[in-house]
Amino acid sequence: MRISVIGCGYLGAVHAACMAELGHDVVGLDVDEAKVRKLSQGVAPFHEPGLPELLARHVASGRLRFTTDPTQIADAQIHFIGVGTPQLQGRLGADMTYVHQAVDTILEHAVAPQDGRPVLVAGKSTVPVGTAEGIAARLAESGRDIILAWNPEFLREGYAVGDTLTPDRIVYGLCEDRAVGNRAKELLDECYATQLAADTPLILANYPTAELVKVAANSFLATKISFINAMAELCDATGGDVTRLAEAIGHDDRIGRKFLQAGIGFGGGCLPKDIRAFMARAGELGVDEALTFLREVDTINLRRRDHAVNLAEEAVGGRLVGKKIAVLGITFKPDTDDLRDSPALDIAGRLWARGAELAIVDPAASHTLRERRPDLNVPETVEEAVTGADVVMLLTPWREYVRLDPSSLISLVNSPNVIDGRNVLDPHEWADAGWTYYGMGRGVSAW
Ligand SMILES: NC(=O)C1=CN([C@@H]2O[C@H](COP(=O)(O)OP(=O)(O)OC[C@H]3O[C@@H](n4cnc5c(N)ncnc54)[C@H](O)[C@@H]3O)[C@@H](O)[C@H]2O)C=CC1
Ligand SMILES: O=C(O)[C@H]1O[C@H](OP(=O)(O)OP(=O)(O)OC[C@H]2O[C@@H](n3ccc(=O)[nH]c3=O)[C@H](O)[C@@H]2O)[C@H](O)[C@@H](O)[C@@H]1O
Repeated sequence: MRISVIGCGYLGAVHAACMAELGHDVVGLDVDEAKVRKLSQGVAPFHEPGLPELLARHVASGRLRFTTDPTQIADAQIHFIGVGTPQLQGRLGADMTYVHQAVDTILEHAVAPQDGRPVLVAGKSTVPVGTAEGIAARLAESGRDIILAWNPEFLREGYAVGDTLTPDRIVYGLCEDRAVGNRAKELLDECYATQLAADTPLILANYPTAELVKVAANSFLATKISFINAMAELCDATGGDVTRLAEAIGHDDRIGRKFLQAGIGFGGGCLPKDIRAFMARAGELGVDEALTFLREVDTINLRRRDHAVNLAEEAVGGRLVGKKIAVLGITFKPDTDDLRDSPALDIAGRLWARGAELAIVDPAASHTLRERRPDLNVPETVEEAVTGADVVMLLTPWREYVRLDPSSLISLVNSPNVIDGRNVLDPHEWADAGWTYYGMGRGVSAW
């Protein structure tokens, strides 16, 4: 099939490359010239495992193209919308400007195929419920045979290629008019034929349900993380160990082991802004009370960042002015270079604002950080970062940091204090090597 993907960021570039991998002819459109230049050379503009290989293969074969020229999308049978929906400045809601611009672009450039089938617009961006209805109305007003489906995306950064090629479910949000909905379904079925042949669960729903599925899933994940972080607060107050608690409750299948990692909380370009946009939309719909719990989820989450800063002060016995802190990991999670709403970056910023001298290392984001903040000390190695440190803070659980040897690092630091912001180090191993270990809801206990 001929496919266009509008918006080639973390979602769109991966979607475009994976659609080419499935055998489709794909053109990716973006307004960012630098990004398109890289993608056109078959080079990934951000860190995502598996993406460079797909880009190189399919750009070389000619099945995958990237452009800033909207006329190039004209003959696509499906136009996927993958542009950003960031949080509005100073408000909870989502900025929908880019989605509406993408629809304008499609209306201006899409050309109906000769085979009697419609042009399909498939929304993938995460949007406030009600958006699809509005876009469908705009498409209908155009008087052309352009129809809409909402096809939310559930990929995780760091696993984006696998999540796209073998998703755990596919959701089609379809028009209530069954004839229109069936025409959209037929095109999407052809697009996802490989996944459907592999028995990937397919959920058919109307537009609002499909939009809600996406924000409900992210809200549930955020709630799970804040729940375990609330338990971490209780553990801190009582001498409990939240990692044991999570393990024990997680054995109950109804609860499950995943997403119960307590620490400095969730960040990234999606969970925080999605729960806030969901609350804002509920307010507009007059049902804000249904989501007041998400306010608490957000508050608990942000409190983790305060807690990490307080722990650093506790470790140095007072003020942070002039204290050297080694920050290991600055991205919002491992296996990505994404710094959007990164808890680690936020915590580092607060430590810096309190006068600490920082040395920050990250396997994927050092380069970006040096570009953005040339005043910061961003050494190449962990050894350089921890040399002379009063506190070592592990804020992003990159594999290489989880495996660090406490015995060999201790000789480099000024004071052996380690704050394990993700509860991934072995407290006994670090304590035995001579460190004072600070976990998140995890005192060093005999058990
Ligand atoms: N990043 C992720 O893991 C996932 C993101 N999503 C959702 O997907 C959407 C995109 O997210 P990301 O890819 O992370 O954002 P991003 O910021 O990395 O990418 C958005 C891209 O859209 C481009 N763009 C903006 N306006 C445009 C226009 N008028 N025409 C063409 N391109 C335009 C930007 O230049 C940028 O490259 C958001 O709604 C997000 O919530 C959903 C699931 C996963
Ligand atoms: O809508 C989106 O963009 C995506 O948002 C999340 O994916 P992602 O943001 O890539 O990252 P997650 O793996 O969900 O992690 C989010 C944050 O929660 C934190 N986290 C995760 C799990 C956990 O147990 N504890 C915890 O603090 C991570 O460190 C990270 O900061 C969802 O997991 C995806 O399904 C969704 O498609």
